Amino acid sequence: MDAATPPSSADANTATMPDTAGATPVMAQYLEIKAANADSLLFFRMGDFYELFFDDAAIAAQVLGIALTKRGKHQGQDIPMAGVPVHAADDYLQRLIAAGNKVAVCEQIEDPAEAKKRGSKAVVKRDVVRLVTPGTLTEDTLLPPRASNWLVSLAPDAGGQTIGMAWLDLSTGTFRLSAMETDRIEAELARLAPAETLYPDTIDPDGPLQDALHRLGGALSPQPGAVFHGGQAGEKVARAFGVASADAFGELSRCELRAASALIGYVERTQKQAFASLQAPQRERSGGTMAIDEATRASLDLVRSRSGENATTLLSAIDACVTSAGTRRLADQLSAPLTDLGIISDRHDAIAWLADDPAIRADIRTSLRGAPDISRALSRVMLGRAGPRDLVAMGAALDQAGMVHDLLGEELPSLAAEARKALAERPNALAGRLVDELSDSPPLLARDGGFVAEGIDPDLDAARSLRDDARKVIAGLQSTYSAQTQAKSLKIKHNGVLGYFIEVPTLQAGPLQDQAETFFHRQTMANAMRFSTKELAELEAKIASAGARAVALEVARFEALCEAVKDNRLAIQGVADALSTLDVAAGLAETAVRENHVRPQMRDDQSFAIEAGRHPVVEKVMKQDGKERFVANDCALDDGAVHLVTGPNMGGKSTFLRQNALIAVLAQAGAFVPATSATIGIVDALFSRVGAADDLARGRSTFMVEMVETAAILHQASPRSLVILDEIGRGTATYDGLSIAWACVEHLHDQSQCRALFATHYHELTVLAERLDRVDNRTLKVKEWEGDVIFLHEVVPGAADRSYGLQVAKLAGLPSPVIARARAVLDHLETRQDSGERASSDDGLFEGLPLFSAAKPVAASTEPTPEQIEAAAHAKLSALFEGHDPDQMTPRQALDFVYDLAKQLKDSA
Ligand SMILES: Nc1ncnc2c1ncn2[C@@H]1O[C@H](COP(=O)(O)OP(=O)(O)OP(=O)(O)O)[C@@H](O)[C@H]1O
Repeated sequence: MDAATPPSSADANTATMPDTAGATPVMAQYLEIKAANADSLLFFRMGDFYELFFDDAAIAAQVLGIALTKRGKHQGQDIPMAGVPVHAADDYLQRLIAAGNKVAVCEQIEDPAEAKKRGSKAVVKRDVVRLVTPGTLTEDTLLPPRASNWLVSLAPDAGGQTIGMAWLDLSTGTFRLSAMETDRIEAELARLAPAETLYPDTIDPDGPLQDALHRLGGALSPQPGAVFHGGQAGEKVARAFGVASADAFGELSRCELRAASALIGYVERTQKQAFASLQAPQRERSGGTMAIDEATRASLDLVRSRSGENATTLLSAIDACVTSAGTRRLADQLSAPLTDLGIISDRHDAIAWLADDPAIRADIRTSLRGAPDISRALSRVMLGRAGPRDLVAMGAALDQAGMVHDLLGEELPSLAAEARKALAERPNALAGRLVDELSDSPPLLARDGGFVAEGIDPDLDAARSLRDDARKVIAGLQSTYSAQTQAKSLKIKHNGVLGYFIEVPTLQAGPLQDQAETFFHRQTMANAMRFSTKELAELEAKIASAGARAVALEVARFEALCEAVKDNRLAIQGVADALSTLDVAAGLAETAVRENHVRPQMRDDQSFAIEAGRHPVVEKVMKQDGKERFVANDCALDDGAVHLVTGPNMGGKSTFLRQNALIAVLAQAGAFVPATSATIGIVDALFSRVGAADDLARGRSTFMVEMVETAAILHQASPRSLVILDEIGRGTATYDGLSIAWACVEHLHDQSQCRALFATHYHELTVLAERLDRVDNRTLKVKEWEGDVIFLHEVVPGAADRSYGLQVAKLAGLPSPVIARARAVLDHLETRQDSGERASSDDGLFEGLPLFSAAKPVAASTEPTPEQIEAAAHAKLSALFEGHDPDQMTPRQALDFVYDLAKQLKDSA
């Protein structure tokens, strides 16, 4: 590979491996292991380094910015090599994974001394101990602390109608399952933003699934189709979770089982051990969450923002959690607002309780602050990847859990009562052992020793004092030998090669050389000589064996503690869940009090009545910037009302639209909402199209994207949905856009019958309010003052008569001659429109202006009345839709139809 080509594991995937003929024994071993892990970069352990060779070296050098060197030759060619030190490997791993690579970590699995026994040329045994992939990370250093890291597995059924989906966060053990119609998969993937997705390599490369996968990002790991076969899937899932039958988890469909079984197999393969999930799979009911498609998510910036700026997401505006696990749970809740009134109301009850009781809220938050992330520590224990710090953290967290438990009284809302129960069941004996047996500042790795507290194990204490006494004796020997030889600068030192040795400057070495029966020579340096003695060697052996014994005893104790943790995993996971539940509830209560959020009244109908609603993100940003106050606005969309929102540019239309969508999301995610009162009938699906961008990668213009998204909304919205549409049709010629917007409003009103907000600059649309009984007009108030416009940001009944575009352009800093000229053109156009006068070629000032010329044909006849526009639009649309029944179309046909529509529009423009 050319080192200049962009690095990725896909390149490694396709790299042709050199054959092993003529390779050195180590290189032959490397090539064999690499061939078995062709799709991963191979971290090949050599002493204190992981080395990468051939193409892998070039990729690593480019991604990590490390030196690309050479090491020997293979078949007459230099072997490219790059290396990373073992102690800093995590950092390098993280960067390689973030660049979309997988890494196979290959360790020396025997002591080099053992290998030597087989002959001087014998190669140390090595094997891959773990495959590190984006979806299977467990190290805190490699993971974002405040976001889940999903590994998703997709199993489409044979007919392509349904997809089974299983998803796992290996770092916490959360495992979920669902089956859904294929056209919902995109929304689900957008919700999870998977770190890695597994799917059969047999799926149609030009099909919609492949398309969605490529667009949504995250690592893609196609697997052989056989991995998803259903034959043994049920048994595999049952075995992995230690139950007799997978039915224990509910009636799972075949494709759910296939997805789960492929996911379990992948974890086993990458982790090189049997699957060990912490939590039984939870089945998510299809329709149990508010459907939010990818475009809606992108426009609302729920937990990720389009700009990548996390400060402007809904999550960051309301998150007051004090633990990372709490923030992760809150992010998951906001990503998947619920549709079940009971669960939503349980969440609201918990917030109400904590909002009303500042003392308990403060106490819980203080107790939780800084609580270690036990879910992730527990997961590392389960995967055999924990260190002493994980156990110490777990001990501390279980201790804190006790404190939190004691804060909770008897009279509790149901979520808090469940949390209290889980905390009461914390493994107290284990917590005591972890706190008592381990020291406070342990090393990262168990093999480094020094983490078991004193007084716990007499054998360990004895081994340690033997080791330490011998060290003291050695320290004493230095003065004895110095006196004995008159060598004032004599020192006893230690290094990895010689062990303990005596060092004297060459000029003082004479007496030691004279006493050769005591001081035997070991090494001559430039200015010094090194010696040893029998006594020193004996003490060293004593230290080594006592030290090794001490470490062995510590490691055994560590392993015993890990086993005890595993035995208590369900109780510990219960504690972790309880703590994060309380953190979320207390955090949301804190936000509710601080930011004046109220409990929404949830209904099983089509209500939507918000009084004095606010946009949580815009409000927060305005507060931070010390700007004027956010103006609260009502919104009443009960029973499928459609509000047409007109008003000036910059008036606050988009903000008003979005804030109502966000209020619905917050309410159903189980949070309080920024308003003085809110009554909301459960929203089954939220559609928002606010601001579009081109999708050049898919060859779609802004207008095309807008039409595709609008088509999806018109097809899918039900009477229980909430639809937010901003300036539909603006991206094309005025009359085409107006006609489309007009027909869309009619469709929403007549067919979808959903609650909808529709912002537009086509003021002509507002006459629809007279014809359609559930359509109403709202406008954003402005004041004009000395030719300038002042935005009041107040939503009031009525329609705007103009857009104040020139005033906004002036505010934006368009050069004054341009503004002056635009004003002249506008006045001229308006005068002509008002008087019904036809533009003439002798109109010197405006002749030749494309804008004006384009307006001529329209101005040629008298301005059409709204009724005429409506009739024309209706006729045009009827002709276009003839023979196309939206209810009978597949999504593909609908898409083709929209393309066709766009082409016709373009051709006729
Ligand atoms: N309710 C409000 N209270 C205070 N300021 C607001 C309010 N709504 C909007 N704003 C401010 O006005 C700015 C413009 O708002 P917004 O983008 O919603 O206007 P718009 O009517 O959609 O404009 P355009 O038609 O040009 O797209 C916001 O960035 C915000 O700073």
